[in-house]
Amino acid sequence: MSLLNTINDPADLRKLQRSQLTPLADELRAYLLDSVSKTGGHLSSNLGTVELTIALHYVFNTPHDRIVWDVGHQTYSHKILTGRRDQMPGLRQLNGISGFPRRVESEYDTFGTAHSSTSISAALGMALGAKIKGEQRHAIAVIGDGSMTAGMAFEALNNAGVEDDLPLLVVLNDNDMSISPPVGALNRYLARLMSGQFYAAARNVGRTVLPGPVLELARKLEEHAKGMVVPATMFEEFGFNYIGPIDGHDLDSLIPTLENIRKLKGPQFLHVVTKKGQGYKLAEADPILYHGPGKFNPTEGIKPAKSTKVTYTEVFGNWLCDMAAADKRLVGITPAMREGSGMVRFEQLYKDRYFDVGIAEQHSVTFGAGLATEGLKPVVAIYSTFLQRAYDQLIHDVALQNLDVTFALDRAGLVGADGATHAGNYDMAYLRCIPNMVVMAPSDENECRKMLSTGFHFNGPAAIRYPRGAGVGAAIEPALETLDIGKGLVRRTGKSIAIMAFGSMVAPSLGAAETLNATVADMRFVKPLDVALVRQLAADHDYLVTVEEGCIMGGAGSAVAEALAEAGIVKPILHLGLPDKFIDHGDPGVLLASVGLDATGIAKSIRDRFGASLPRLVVNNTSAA
Ligand SMILES: Cc1ncc(C[n+]2csc(CCOP(=O)(O)OP(=O)(O)O)c2C)c(N)n1
Ligand SMILES: CC(=O)[C@@H](O)[C@H](O)COP(=O)(O)O
Ligand SMILES: [Mg+2]
Repeated sequence: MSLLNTINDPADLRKLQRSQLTPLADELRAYLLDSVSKTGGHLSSNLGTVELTIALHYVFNTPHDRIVWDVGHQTYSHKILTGRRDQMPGLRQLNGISGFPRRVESEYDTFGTAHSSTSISAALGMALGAKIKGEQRHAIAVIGDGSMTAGMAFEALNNAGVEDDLPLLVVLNDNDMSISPPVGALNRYLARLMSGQFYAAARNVGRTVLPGPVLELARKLEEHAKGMVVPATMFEEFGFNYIGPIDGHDLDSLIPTLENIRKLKGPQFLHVVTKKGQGYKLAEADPILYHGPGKFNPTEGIKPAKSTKVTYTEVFGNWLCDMAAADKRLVGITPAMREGSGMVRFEQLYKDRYFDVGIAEQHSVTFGAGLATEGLKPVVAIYSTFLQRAYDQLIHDVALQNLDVTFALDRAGLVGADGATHAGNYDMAYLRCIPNMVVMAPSDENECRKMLSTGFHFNGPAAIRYPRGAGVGAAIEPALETLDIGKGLVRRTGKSIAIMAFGSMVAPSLGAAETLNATVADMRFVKPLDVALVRQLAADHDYLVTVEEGCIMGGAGSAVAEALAEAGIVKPILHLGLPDKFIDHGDPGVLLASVGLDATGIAKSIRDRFGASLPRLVVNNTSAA
């Protein structure tokens, strides 16, 4: 009989006997593998947190007690146990449930996450909120070892550690992995804690918290350690009661430990050790490959994709290696996104010039600034959405000092399955208002390579923003050529309507222009804008259109409008781009079409705005004439 079928919410789970939980975990794990193999998703992390999820919902009275999942990419078991099992086939797909916790999705999703390292702050806020309201509840932050490296996690520990009577629990899920192997001193420290694990247990709360067999071992070690000075853990120095490490796959350790912790007062820190990919041999062997796969056959495992088109990420990765060979001053920086940013080969070839700084976006930018002051030429490879984290560093540390840092912004625009949290919709707006910045958006792979070289050779801060996935299939010239800064290019000459397109919107604009006989300019530079080209197009056309895969408000189209206003030019102008709302997960092509950013949608918007007043302008348009 299926145990999983009997669980509609955690109240059902709490009715099970302890002895039923291990078979439940096995069933849940098998279900996860089957389900994620059909939808794609964050497999490795989810396989690693099956027991922890069961134990937390079993011991704590959720949703009254609050669990905040850091990143939230490991919440599939949580979703399944909190009534969303039937919705798993729609995971990360249009109109389906999100791959991350969302408050609108369930009362058990106490806090929306996806960008890492927010959980301790949020849980602390919840715990203090409950205290202020006079409510008795626990707040629990579950955070991975990778996410623990971010400054924000430490800011929260620093704040929480002095709240002596607060029922706050931080669970550190230590699987010794970020997406790629973890980096830095914290990782070394956690490894040290692991090796001296029972000293910590003996020294601290062994008597009160640890269950029988673990306690027995702890006692023996305590005996052995008598007379030795055992240092407090870093987490104790922060004011937490440190417990662990314990085996995060062993329900017989997890459940009694959590039950004991529930009775304790003050900030608690439980260190659990898990394995990423647990229970699925292929993922255990290669947790990076199975971190966030697409659909695959679980029996055969993931097969190499047969793509003919190069991705922008690959264009960047190849350029980085080529430019590093040409210029010894190049150094590459990633905040924990080696694979996603295309830096695997660079690391292999240029180990000494490769820096994975961990999940530390703010630091990555200022670290780049520091390197630049010494005459090095840092390239910070960072997803558009994650650069949001480092906005002040970008302004205060890089741009204000006009330092020579190149930003390779991957995942610009809509990203698909990860949805609104990961969409890079704002970079054009938030970068173009910063003095000294050069901001570029390539329309194809070859232009991307040239822009990377242009940004690299520009003696100041420059950003190149390119989308997730494959380009348009353009041939890539191997040379490391640069472009003229601030110069756009007319790609098609038509009549009356001029479309000024940015980056990924050039291709669909060219498609739209065919039906409208419009002129299309590949503007190339969001900043400095090709003002001369804007003026020329305004002089030669009756109607102006701007198109960008970024927020309309304050974006590249706004730059065009400002340039026109500056020149005193008044012309009908239509701004197309991403609307003032968050766009959920789904197939990127479908999402773009849903906001009118495919060729058909662009043409339709132009007809809707200008076609009725001047139908003679619209050729090949059967509907509007
Ligand atoms: C601010 C931020 N930077 C980068 C990422 C991308 N990212 C998602 S999961 C992950 C690794 C997290 O490691 P850990 O917290 O240990 O969880 P695990 O994947 O090991 O379960 C990274 C770098 C992110 N989600 N948020
Ligand atoms: C959870 C997270 O932030 C990453 O794992 C992200 O999902 C990766 O996205 P890409 O697949 O675009 O690299
Ligand atoms: Mg981890």
